Amino acid sequence: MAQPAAVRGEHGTHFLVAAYGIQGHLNPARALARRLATLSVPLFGHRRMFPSSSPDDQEVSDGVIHYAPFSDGQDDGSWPTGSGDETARRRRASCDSLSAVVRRLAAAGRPVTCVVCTLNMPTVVQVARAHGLPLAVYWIQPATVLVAYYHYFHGHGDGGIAAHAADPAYEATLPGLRRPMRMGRDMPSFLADDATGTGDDLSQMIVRGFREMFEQMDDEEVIMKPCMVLVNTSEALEETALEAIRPYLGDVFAIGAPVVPLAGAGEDQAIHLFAQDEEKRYMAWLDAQPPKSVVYVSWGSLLTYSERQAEEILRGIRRLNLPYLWVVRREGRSPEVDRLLLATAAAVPEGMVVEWCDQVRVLSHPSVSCFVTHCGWNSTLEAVACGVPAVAAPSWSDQPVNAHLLAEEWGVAVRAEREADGVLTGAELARCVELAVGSGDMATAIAASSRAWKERVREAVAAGAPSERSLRSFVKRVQELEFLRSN
Ligand SMILES: O=c1ccn([C@@H]2O[C@H](COP(=O)(O)OP(=O)(O)O[C@H]3O[C@H](CO)[C@@H](O)[C@H](O)[C@H]3O)[C@@H](O)[C@H]2O)c(=O)[nH]1
Repeated sequence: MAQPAAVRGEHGTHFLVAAYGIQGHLNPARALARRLATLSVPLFGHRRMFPSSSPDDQEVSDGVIHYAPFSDGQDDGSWPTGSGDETARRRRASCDSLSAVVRRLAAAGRPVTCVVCTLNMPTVVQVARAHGLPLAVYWIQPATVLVAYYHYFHGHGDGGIAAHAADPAYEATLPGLRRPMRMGRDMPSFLADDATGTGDDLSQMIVRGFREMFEQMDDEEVIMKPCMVLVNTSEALEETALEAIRPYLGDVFAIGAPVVPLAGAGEDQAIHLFAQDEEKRYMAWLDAQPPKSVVYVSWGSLLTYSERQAEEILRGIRRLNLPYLWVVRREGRSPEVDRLLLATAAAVPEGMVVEWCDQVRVLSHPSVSCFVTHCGWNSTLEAVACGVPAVAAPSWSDQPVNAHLLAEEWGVAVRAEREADGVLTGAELARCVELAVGSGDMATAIAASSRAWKERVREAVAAGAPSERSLRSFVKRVQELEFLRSN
């Protein structure tokens, strides 16, 4: 399959893509930067990507992407949930450091002409403004989530969904949602957290970040109009939501499909922030399993497993009696979970636990039958692009929406219900895997939908397909803005 070519700016257009340094943000940002230009992530992420560039924190180039790190004032990577003074200090440090990157690139003969930033990076917005540069927000979650946040903060409809966000049974109907979505089950978890004031520090910090981002997007003094929004989705996947948000936001470019990394596409798309288990070991193990037999379990780069949750997953796996590959990161793993896994290696030997793997390669392997996922948006896109039926077990943030898309919109997953304390029980896990890939009618329907969506997503990544055209339109739009500014 022909791969989309790079669409870097011509005539001196140079994009600086700034992203938060965690895996779920880095993957889509890096895939975009491959096609555009320089990637700037906070130092803690840069150091994990390029340990050998420390301690000097040098800029790095891999021949395709130029990596120019900046300090966001929190170089240990801890979440910035501190006090007002602390936030102000971090912001100043972050603005100064990123401004220095912009000046350095100019001095090196590569002046930045447009800044792109992922979610909740208000200081990047300020830097773009200070340098008189146009800015595009790179929305790395689905368009449906963009619709939900936009109308939450702008008060759509009867009293606004904000008025109902505290009611888990409320069915939200918004422009672009093809069917009502239940507030407690299908909408971003931060809306209810915000409305009820029950969110923890991290959740509150993230909601504040979203609110500020939408305020910045509304404010001509902060972001030059038109405000451009790139969405990591494709028209094929979310046409209705994209259509419905355009009247509110203006220039919305659905560029997602080309940035879904596809194994075997001949491009090294992934940089892993976690030490991978020896790839040969788990790939050889997968090679030895029967076709479409392995249950792959992964909850992304942020969630950790409590001891009870780990026990329940093992209980479910035992009940299924299928080979399994389970990612349990070393970071954040408690000694109790460690002990449990050691004991399991003996008790349930037909599986493998890894600390981290190349997920796209795993999902592309013919022995994998089912993906038990937390529904991070990258994992969601990867499941669909690889045609692997899923068990959708969302936890927080955008994940309930992504689960709704997987199960109800695209019909490629079974939605798992967690208990009130957030635990996915073994019985529920096993029930859902059986429904998703067993011998019943539902599994047959899910298999057919998975094949069909895989085809659609692959068509969307082909050279000249709508997503690539959309990325080219974005570049053209930036060039028009440059032309207008310079004349
Ligand atoms: O062993 C592993 C496990 C994961 N991954 C990759 O890590 C990424 C994980 O991203 P995602 O699935 O989006 O999950 P999170 O890391 O949890 O991402 C955060 O960021 C996403 C983008 O904003 C949100 O959709 C999620 O809810 C949020 O938790 C994916 O590309 C996976 O392929 C691996 O390569 N190997």
